[in-house]
Amino acid sequence: MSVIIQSQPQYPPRPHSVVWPPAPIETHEQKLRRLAQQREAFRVSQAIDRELAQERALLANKAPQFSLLLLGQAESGKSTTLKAFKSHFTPKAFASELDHWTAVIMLNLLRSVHMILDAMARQDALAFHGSEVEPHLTVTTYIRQLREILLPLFTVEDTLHLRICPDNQPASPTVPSDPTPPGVWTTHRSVSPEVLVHSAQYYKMGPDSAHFQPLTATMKQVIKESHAAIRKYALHMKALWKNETVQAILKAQKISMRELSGFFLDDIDRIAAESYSPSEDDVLKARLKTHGAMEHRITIETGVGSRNKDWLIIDVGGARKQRATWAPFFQHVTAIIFLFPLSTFDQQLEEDSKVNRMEDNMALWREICSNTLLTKVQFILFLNKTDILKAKIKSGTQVNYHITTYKGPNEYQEVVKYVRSNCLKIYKDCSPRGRRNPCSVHLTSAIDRKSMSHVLAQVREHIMNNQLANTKIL
Ligand SMILES: Nc1nc2c(ncn2[C@@H]2O[C@H](COP(=O)(O)OP(=O)(O)OP(=O)(O)O)[C@@H](O)[C@H]2O)c(=O)[nH]1
Ligand SMILES: [Mg+2]
Repeated sequence: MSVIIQSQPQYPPRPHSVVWPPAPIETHEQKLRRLAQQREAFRVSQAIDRELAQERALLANKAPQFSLLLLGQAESGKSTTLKAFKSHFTPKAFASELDHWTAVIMLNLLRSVHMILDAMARQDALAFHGSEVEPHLTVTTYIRQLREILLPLFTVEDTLHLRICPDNQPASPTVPSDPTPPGVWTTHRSVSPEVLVHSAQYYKMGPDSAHFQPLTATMKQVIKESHAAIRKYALHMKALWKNETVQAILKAQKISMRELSGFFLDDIDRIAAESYSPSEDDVLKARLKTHGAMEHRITIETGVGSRNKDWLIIDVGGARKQRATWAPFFQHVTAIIFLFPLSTFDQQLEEDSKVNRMEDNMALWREICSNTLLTKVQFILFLNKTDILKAKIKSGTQVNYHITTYKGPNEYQEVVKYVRSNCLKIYKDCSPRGRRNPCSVHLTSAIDRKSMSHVLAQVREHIMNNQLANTKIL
């Protein structure tokens, strides 16, 4: 009589179960062998099940008590907030990460140099194509010479770029695509692409994902060679950055280098020093665009007691195409920190130059506030980049020129009040029925470690207390 394996209750129907149908005509020996194989398969299957159950129990024990999702548009400061969180709550682990940022910081610096040279090329092209250029905005022979000297840095930029983000194209083509008119520089491209990191690159994945992968020998070598090049050209980079004509041309082209992400042009001497090692402030300023979602499990080193120490922080990419990766986390997080960069009122989205970044922030905030999956989640709003907003207002940029609905005076406090009240109104009007948690608002400058320590300590207290209160209500 044939044995139908599926009918035996001790064999659960799992995809990886080994199921042998009986041979059509079976001798007695074949039957004994088959039954022996089935017993062995069953034993192996049970052992695997036991192992899986143990792993699950282990993970359940390790499951973080709190999970925090960082949301906001690209360059709003999510990854910087994560770094500030690590700097405050896991200082030892964070200190061990600093050297991993050397390559990114060097690349950020080279990108800024490249942007300046691109701006000079555009200026030169203006004159070549017959536009009237004022004498103080004319590219000088000295700037041209500096550019010739600095050309090898493009190759260093490409090498670093490919090392940090191997999936990406080189930062600049080796051969210019257009024939260059005599007297006009080649523009390698209008703006060198941003440093982008895929979630699985650079960081470890898996349960212990809070820290960086160790640097490989090749990466160490690339860092060493790039640093040697930066040392070699430091004086020329500085001369370019400090040049009066360069400054005037940048101003005329409305490029404010200091307000751009990853600005290190004022730190060339320090970065070029032989003993350079990134400081915590350097790391907070470094720009590495996030791609995808990255879970960081963090065990808080500071404070007393062993409870409430395990946190899961999820950092996501904020560009429009990245936002589809957010939703899978909505049902499982304790709290959301939404980063709203206040300085964006005069900027357009990189993804869509027709959209004002402040308007995109508001629309995104409305969308997140009204999401029913987030009814029970705590909302924390960081009105970020306060330092840049202050600087812009001080330099005379008119907020109401860009945000026509703003009718107040061009003063920092008033602008903050306007954005804050709009955000809270949206939170109130768009919240799904059943939301009880109020939204807490903080004014932040995510690169300022001192003020961030204060804010993040408050945020941690707030999340824990709220969680406790919610548990009691339930
Ligand atoms: N001056 C200033 N710079 C900030 C502030 N917050 C963030 N930055 C800088 O802005 C840049 C972008 O910040 P990120 O944290 O990388 O932005 P993000 O939201 O993670 O961006 P994506 O990964 O593209 O979604 C970095 O160079 C930061 O150092 C701030 O409050 N003030
Ligand atoms: Mg990021």
